[in-house]
Amino acid sequence: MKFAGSVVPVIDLTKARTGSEAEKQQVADEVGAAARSIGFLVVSGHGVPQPVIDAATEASRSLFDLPAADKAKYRSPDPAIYRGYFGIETGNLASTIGEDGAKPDHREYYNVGRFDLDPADPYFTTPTARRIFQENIWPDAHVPAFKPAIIDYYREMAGLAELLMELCARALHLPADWFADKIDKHITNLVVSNYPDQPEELEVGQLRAGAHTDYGGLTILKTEDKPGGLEVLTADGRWEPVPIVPGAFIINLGDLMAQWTNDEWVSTMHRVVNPPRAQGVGSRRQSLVFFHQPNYDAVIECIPTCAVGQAAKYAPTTSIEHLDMKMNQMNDTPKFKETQAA
Ligand SMILES: O=C(O)CCC(=O)C(=O)O
Ligand SMILES: [Fe+2]
Repeated sequence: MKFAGSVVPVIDLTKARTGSEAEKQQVADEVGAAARSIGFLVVSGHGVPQPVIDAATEASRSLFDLPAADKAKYRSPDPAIYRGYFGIETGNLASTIGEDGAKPDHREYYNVGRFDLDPADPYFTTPTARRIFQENIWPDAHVPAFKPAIIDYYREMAGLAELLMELCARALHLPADWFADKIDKHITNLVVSNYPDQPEELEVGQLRAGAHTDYGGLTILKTEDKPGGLEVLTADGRWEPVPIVPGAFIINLGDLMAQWTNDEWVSTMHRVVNPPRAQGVGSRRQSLVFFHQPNYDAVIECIPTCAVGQAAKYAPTTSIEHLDMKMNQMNDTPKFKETQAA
């Protein structure tokens, strides 16, 4: 199904969860077609309970409603620790695609990583693991509902990501569990973002979120229909809005999926634009973004069923190597350095 004239299809996952093998393959083929053409899809019938989505949305809103001085209490104590609150303009997404002179993003966000590690598993105690799996920072003193709501939401997203990765495997004519051992110890960040009202015009060239591709396997996004929203860059160079379907999630592929498939699938450029000037007030918009990122040591190299008879376009990398490179570019802003030094 297409959403009235949109380049992004809406795909019902009900049969992928409960159907026969043939029905699962049918849904997988729809996912594959979207992955190949635009790298974005909207999924309904995903099985995530609406109360879990609502609770995470409301707790996040309460968090961003706090006075700036309270939010600052939940900043990370160390620039190398990607946890907790990051203020307006601390990130610069456009610089992750090498755009020189790009302006920092007009948004604030809060990052949560995994919380359910098995201390008996040596994977979680290597030096790399210790760097990645930092303790989360929870705003319990101000928004006690945040931690339980976000943990529930994170768990639901991890389950949905597994289903989507299984569909990706089927779409690529691989065994359904082909990705399983590459994502079973994933290093996903859940980033809750708030794009405030814009009573004043921003600087020329500054956006809510600059153009970029996502860094991981795939992203699951829950956002709101507000003036100034998400746009994707089509293959012929047009920026198109992504439809907001109530209760559905937006999925987009990240760089690792493009590298795995030798660019048969696209990690599509996208951005969040500013509201039209007359609608700057009342345009506040909030997103919950689950950046599904494979196990840190997952090797990302061309999948055997892709690029048959062609040379591989990318040198092999690992999940963490690619993520580290992008995060360093993202945080290369004066405000990031200033607040982290404070
Ligand atoms: O808020 C959105 O709609 C998308 C944000 C985004 O692309 C990102 O955080 O990577
Ligand atoms: Fe993104």
